[in-house]
Amino acid sequence: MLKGIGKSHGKTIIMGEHAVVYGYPAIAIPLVSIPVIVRINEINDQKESTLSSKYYVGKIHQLPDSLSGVKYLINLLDQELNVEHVSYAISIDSSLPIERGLGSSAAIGTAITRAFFNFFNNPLDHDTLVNYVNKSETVTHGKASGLDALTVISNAPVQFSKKDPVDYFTFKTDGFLVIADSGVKGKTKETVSDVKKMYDKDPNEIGNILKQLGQCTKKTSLELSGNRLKELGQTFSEANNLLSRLNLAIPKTDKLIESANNAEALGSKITGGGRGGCIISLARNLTNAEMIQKALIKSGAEQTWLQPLSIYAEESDGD
Ligand SMILES: C[C@@](O)(CCO)CC(=O)[O-]
Repeated sequence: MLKGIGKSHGKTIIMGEHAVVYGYPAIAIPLVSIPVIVRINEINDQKESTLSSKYYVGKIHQLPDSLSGVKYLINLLDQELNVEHVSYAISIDSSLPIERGLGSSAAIGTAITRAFFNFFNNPLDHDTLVNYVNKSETVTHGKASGLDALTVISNAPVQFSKKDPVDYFTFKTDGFLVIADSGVKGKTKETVSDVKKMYDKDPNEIGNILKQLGQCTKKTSLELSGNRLKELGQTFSEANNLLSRLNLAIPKTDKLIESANNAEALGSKITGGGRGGCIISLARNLTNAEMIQKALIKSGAEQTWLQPLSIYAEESDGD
């Protein structure tokens, strides 16, 4: 009986979301502490292939529209790899909340692709993997920049722009990120499309905001390399103001940001698609991070995570 396994993890965009869609740079870090594991087991070939996950249990051909990217990806991988038409049961084990800007769809796509190649005993190179994940991301989110796919595949922070080669870079800082889930689903497809509408209506004003977000990424890169956390916190706040001007804030994320900043965060911002989803706060050290975490929970965060900024020291692109 064939068996396959594939793993991945979440991501958080530190700087440059939305601007990255317009060619500006963005920086994202992998959330290796929030894993996604996909297992595939061969089943009796008289039976239809199935999928079980937190959000759906049943036949693959009946997967709901909310999982259209997953359905598309499984069908594509099946067509290309399953020459002997074996039946299988796929199980998805993920601690990542969906539609919260933490890369859940890209992480699930990555783990599924890896599990299929493992199941059929085929080698999988990095570019092929990225290609599959981006195809399923396009079905889920519309035209994506590709940043999410690259970060959930990587073990190192990623600096990405459509124009330049991907930069997997490392830095040494004492800082921590506190990530808080607002509990409100963010719809990346919708927010990306709304920003586009705003841009088409007023290319000067919106183009200028996107440009400033790109400049925030450049500053972030230097501040991370120089361990200049106080300045980095200010850049977080500056980016949050710019993202709010793109209509990506909601009262709940504003409330979380305010309570984190009152608990001595160096700065806080929306992360990912926005209008719901998660916020990130920059903390000086672990003690400060724990203080911020408590304040966020008190203000109604559905879930929180702590992440040292420099955990991925020497590793690079891990496929
Ligand atoms: C909003 C966005 O910049 C990040 C979504 O996680 C969209 C993208 O990069 O495709």
